[in-house]
Amino acid sequence: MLTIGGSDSGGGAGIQADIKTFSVLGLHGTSAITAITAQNTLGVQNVYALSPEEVRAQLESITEDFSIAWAKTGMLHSAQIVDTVADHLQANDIPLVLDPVIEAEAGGRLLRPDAVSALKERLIPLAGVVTPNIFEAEALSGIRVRDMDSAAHAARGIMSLGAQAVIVKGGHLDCTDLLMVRNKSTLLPSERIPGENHGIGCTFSAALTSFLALGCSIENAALNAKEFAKSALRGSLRVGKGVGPVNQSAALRVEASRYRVLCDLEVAVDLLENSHELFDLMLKGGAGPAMAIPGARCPEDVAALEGGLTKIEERVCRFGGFRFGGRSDSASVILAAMKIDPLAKAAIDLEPKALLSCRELGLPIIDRARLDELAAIGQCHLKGEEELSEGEGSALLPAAIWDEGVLGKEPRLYLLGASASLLVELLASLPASRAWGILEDDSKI
Ligand SMILES: Cc1ncc(COP(=O)(O)O)c(N)n1
Repeated sequence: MLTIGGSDSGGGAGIQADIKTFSVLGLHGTSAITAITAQNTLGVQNVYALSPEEVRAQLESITEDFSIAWAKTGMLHSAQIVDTVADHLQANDIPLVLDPVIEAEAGGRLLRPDAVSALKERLIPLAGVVTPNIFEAEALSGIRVRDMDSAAHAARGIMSLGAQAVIVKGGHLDCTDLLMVRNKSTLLPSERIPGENHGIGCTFSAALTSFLALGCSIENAALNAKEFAKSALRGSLRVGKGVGPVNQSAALRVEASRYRVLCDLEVAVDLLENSHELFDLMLKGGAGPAMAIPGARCPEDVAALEGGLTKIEERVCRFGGFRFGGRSDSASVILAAMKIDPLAKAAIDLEPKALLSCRELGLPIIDRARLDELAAIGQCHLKGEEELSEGEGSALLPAAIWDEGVLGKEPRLYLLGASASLLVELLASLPASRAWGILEDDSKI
């Protein structure tokens, strides 16, 4: 992979964002720097352009040694650099994603006004895909972009300059992107993701370039790049005093946390299967422990046993393997609890008799319906992943959720915990005398 663009001293955008993206997606990134920006999360303080010769020398060193699958351009600074880059890409027949960077999100001009026409005349005709935001689409097409109709109009204008495809990014509208290939336009809608967004445009175009290099169609590359950019936005880090940079490695961290969840569940179920003391507390035909990744938002982020736990003779036995995305009740309890307290990532369903022991331990017991009410008004996940898994104490844990059941679903108690294995430890600490006893007086509930 090759990125041709500016260096961002703050490490959020430009070639720094591009190389991090290539690397997370398993590709080797090379770079030809066009300008050095003195930049941070507050804005661009200064720009020091390299000469066209210095840019050409980097490009020649790269193509002499590496076979470049795809290139992308970002900040090109001047008409002379645009010409140098166009000459080199054309001579070496390198497919191109052109991110027509004109201004930094936090303010600061990155392309000289006279270089816009060089971009249109020299580089757009070489581009496989051009990825303007609405302001860049306006500058390239001369069409005001305020909605999807005008975005399509502008995209057609950019296509008429010779680009094979255009993606007008709708982050400054309702987050719907417009993809135009030949004469066909496709809308790629998205929810708005809260997060700091310095470097999102660079990250999107670098991911798009990567997915094209990996062999995706333009439609799939665009969809995958959008998901990648969204996860980088969700995982953005609060560093610096201004607009924090997006976090390209967030996608990897999410995948790694899925593995950690499976390992923790394995430990927990193993303990349950081998513990005769806990047998009485386990619900007959219950779901067993379930656990979510940090920042979980949907059932696909929660893992549990496919067939739950069953009692056979004097033993608890698992049924099936662990799976993310089961729609167990435990998963919905966890997702609701995490809206109140992001640390409440695990739950296990127990026999109603566990209620007395929980009371004796002094655990707060929340009614299931109340949990859902609290979740509806609860705190949202606005923090980065790092803060979710570490940091301040828990707002909810340890706690139990009482579910009185409905016809066909027996009453049960959910114990909530930070992890499945910690839950089993908590279970083992419940006062045994009460836990083992039969709950005689229902009115105590
Ligand atoms: C060197 C360089 N290249 C590109 C951008 C655009 O990124 P953003 O729009 O997120 O500021 C930037 N700020 N700096």
